[in-house]
Amino acid sequence: MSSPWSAPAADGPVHGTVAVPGSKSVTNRALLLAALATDGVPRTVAGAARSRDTRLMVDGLAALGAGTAVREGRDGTVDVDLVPAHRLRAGRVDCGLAGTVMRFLPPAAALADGPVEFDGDPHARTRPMGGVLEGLRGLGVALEPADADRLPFTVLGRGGVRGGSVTVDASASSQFVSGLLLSGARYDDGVAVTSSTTVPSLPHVDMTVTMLRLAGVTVTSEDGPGASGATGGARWAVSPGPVTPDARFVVEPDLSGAAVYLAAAMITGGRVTVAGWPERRPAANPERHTQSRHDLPDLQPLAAVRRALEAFGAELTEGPDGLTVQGPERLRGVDVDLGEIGELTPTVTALAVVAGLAGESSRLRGVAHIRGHETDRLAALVAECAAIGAQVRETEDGLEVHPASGLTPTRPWGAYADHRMATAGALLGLVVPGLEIDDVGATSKTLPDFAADWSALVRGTMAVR
Ligand SMILES: O=C(O)C1=C[C@@H](OP(=O)(O)O)[C@@H](O)[C@H](O)C1
Ligand SMILES: C=C(OP(=O)(O)O)C(=O)O
Repeated sequence: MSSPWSAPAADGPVHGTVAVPGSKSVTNRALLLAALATDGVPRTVAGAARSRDTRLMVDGLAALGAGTAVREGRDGTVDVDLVPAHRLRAGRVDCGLAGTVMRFLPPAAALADGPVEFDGDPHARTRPMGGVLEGLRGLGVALEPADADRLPFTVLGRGGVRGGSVTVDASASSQFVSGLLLSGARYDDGVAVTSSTTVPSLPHVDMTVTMLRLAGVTVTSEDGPGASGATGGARWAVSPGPVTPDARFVVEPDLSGAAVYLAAAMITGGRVTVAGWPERRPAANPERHTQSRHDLPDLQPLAAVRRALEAFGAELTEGPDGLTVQGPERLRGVDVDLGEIGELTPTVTALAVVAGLAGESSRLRGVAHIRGHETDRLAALVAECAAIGAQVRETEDGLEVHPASGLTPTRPWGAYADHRMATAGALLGLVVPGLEIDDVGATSKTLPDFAADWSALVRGTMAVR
């Protein structure tokens, strides 16, 4: 843990342009698909975040037999060169605290020639894994212990997977579905996954489907009986066949990281632009794929993020300079369902707490599952907000934020090893002078340069790299 970090307070509206590293979700899917490519041709994933979650995925893929080399890229990002693993090998994977590693690599490890051991950080051992492990057992994969439902466990690879149809409870994480789909084209019969329950973060499953299609894989999806497949019964099927992602895949900036910088403008009535949006979206070669990139939906859930931020009164625009937000004079209270974008809850809570200073109440719904994120985020947000005098109450599926007359730090804001708790503390530090974050180093999970970039933006000395 790093020593406490003094979050800079804003002495006026925050204005500036920032460069945000590549999306960890897009990066880690692109890395895995490159490693699973069936033609043996090397690939490059460019613009990846130089972050802990990227590193853990690269190291995990190397442990499974992929060739990997990491080079400095543009704007503080890295470019990763990968040589696909034709045969995956036995080994050991450290998942750290990365959901994408602990949920995406066991289905790949099932293809290995021998046992692959998985473990991670102490808190990773409490994160839900049931859906993905249940799914693997249903596809004929043996695990040790046989009834494993948490880290640590071993996947007993046998050089191939039969595959087929499984029904999983993915109420705790959309990553259970994504993980099973991502390796499915390499299973003998492919894979079909039906969800028995509501799946949170559905745009992340859409991201999986889109990226598989960009890699030449045939995927079908059917909504469940409820609206937009959000209730149980949704089904995704991946056909067995070649995996052939483009030779060079360029990762777009991380939208959830970007949202923190946009929120700085919203809290202070300023204006912030996230550069490189959307120009750095992946360019597919339309001749190789049945659909061109431009016929496919956004990889990241911009529409849902836009709705959440605009509910506070902000104005978002996309232009040649990037993604820009103009903060309102005063934040409105909101009543928002964050089920599609649960990872934004700490950021949205910070915004709601600031709206509370202007007498506004807010309700954040649809995020019961974030109790299983890097930490129990609902409990952590309630505890840390209480310590500065904010009125935040936990509900069954989210938070209520009530008006508060003033905020004062009584102790350092706790990050709980969670990047998004740390950035939520930095946001509140804009209006709570003297607020310290106990472990700003937690931001290295996705935003390795956060402390320096944030200070430069708030102090008005930010230069786009
Ligand atoms: O697939 C992914 O890349 C992610 C899916 C979501 O997970 P949950 O469905 O567990 O919320 C999201 O919150 C996480 O940050 C990244
Ligand atoms: C939930 C998150 O991450 P993970 O991929 O580890 O689940 C997150 O980044 O907010």
